[in-house]
Amino acid sequence: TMPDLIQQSLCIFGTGDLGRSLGHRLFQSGYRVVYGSRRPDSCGPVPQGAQVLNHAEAAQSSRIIFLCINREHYSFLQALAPQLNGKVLVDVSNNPEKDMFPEANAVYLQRLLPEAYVVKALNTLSAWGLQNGPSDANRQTFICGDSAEAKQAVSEVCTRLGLLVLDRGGVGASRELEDFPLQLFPMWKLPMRIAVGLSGAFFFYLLIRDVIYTYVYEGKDVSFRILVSLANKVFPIVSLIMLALCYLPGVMAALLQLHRGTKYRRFPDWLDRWMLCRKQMGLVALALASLHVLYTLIIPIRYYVRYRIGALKNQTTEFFNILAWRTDSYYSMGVLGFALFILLGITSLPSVSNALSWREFSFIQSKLGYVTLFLCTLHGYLYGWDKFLHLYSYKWYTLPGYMLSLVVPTVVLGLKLLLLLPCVDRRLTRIRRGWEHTPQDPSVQKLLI
Ligand SMILES: NC(=O)C1=CN([C@@H]2O[C@H](COP(=O)(O)OP(=O)(O)OC[C@H]3O[C@@H](n4cnc5c(N)ncnc54)[C@H](OP(=O)(O)O)[C@@H]3O)[C@@H](O)[C@H]2O)C=CC1
Ligand SMILES: [Cu+2]
Repeated sequence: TMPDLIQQSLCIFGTGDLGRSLGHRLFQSGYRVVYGSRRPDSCGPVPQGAQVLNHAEAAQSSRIIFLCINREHYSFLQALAPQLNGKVLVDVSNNPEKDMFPEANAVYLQRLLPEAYVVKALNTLSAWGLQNGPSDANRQTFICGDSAEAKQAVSEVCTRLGLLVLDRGGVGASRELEDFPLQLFPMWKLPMRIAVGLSGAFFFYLLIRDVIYTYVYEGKDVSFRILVSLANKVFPIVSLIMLALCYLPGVMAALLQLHRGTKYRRFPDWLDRWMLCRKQMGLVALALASLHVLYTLIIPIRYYVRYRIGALKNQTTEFFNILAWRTDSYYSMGVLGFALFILLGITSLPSVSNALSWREFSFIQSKLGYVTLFLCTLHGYLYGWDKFLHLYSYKWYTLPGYMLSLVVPTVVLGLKLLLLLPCVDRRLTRIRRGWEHTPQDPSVQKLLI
């Protein structure tokens, strides 16, 4: 029943942005809020019904005290030690930059007040989010601290606020928690860098081959091709390479396990990091593939293309059956590949993947993923058809872009085929179920003991 809850009061130090929003939410959740402030009589507006006292008095009102104060000012708390000993101090602070201070804020606070129970929580929320009700990113909070009982008390309050509490362990984890809000799309960094790097490299490569070469040898200015023709080469090339890069780490991990003969050993860090951003890598590749589709759809309305069609109007040309087959086959592979690619993208969205069982998810992401890669690679090969036989393909002895884009996907598909060989597959299954390992390996023995 409610009465005991209404009686429970919580204390907040600091009447700034976060202090006010937090107090507002606590009040809405049925708590009595008492603020501790340097200037209890002249502080800014606080939620109605809240009391504002000086720090020492306010501290008496509650066992839990939320410190909505910047870390730089924590030192004044030392003088309040007699009032704060034995209290649960909730550190919500963040720093504007990484590694500004030698120790984490919560660790520093615990050092200032060794007799208090420091709990790190709520720092990944924003004052704005607290005030405006929960959105997805504001629905969970990480929490850490050395006292299980203090953490429990803070967790109860957080749960009442409608937050999902994720325990991260002792106060030593606070550095990690304080770094969270400073991250900007951490998982997207590597894929975006790869996309930008590859796009830039292929753009200049194709600029030299298509535009500069034509200018040097034929004296013709075809620089207008940069905007559509060149873009419609760069995007599919980078997209196909990145799609293959989604599946390369998985294949490499399997090969590594086969080579080591055990799964009880960590992968190198770079492989771990690569595996963790596969989803983002795939979504960037999907975005580029979509651009390729759009650029292809506008081809018929381009002035240059209409001009060429008009110029050919009065010539009667022969119908080549083989050419019809060639174009239709690579278009159809492209359409099917793109459709599956979209399916992969949709099932990687959290709301969709949460509705799938692990088995369904891995079926789509792995089996259908390889089919997608296969279709898109085939699309590339069919686009080339027999062009590799013609000398004009190799301007200045350089390969056309699409040929370069086929290297990584071909390697990945080849290695995957190798892994599908029954004998290899059987051995990998045994290793992954933990039935097989090399006992003389010291790191395995350590794990088994
Ligand atoms: N704003 C946000 O969205 C979030 C903030 N945080 C963290 O919460 C803490 C507070 O942030 P925020 O509310 O935005 O900051 P504000 O600057 O708005 O408020 C800080 C409050 O601290 C008190 N204060 C200021 N100087 C001193 C001092 N020398 N000695 C004692 N108390 C002082 C003041 O309260 P008074 O005048 O009543 O004494 C002041 O209102 C920070 O550590 C921040 O990292 C964490 C997550 C989100
Ligand atoms: Cu294509």
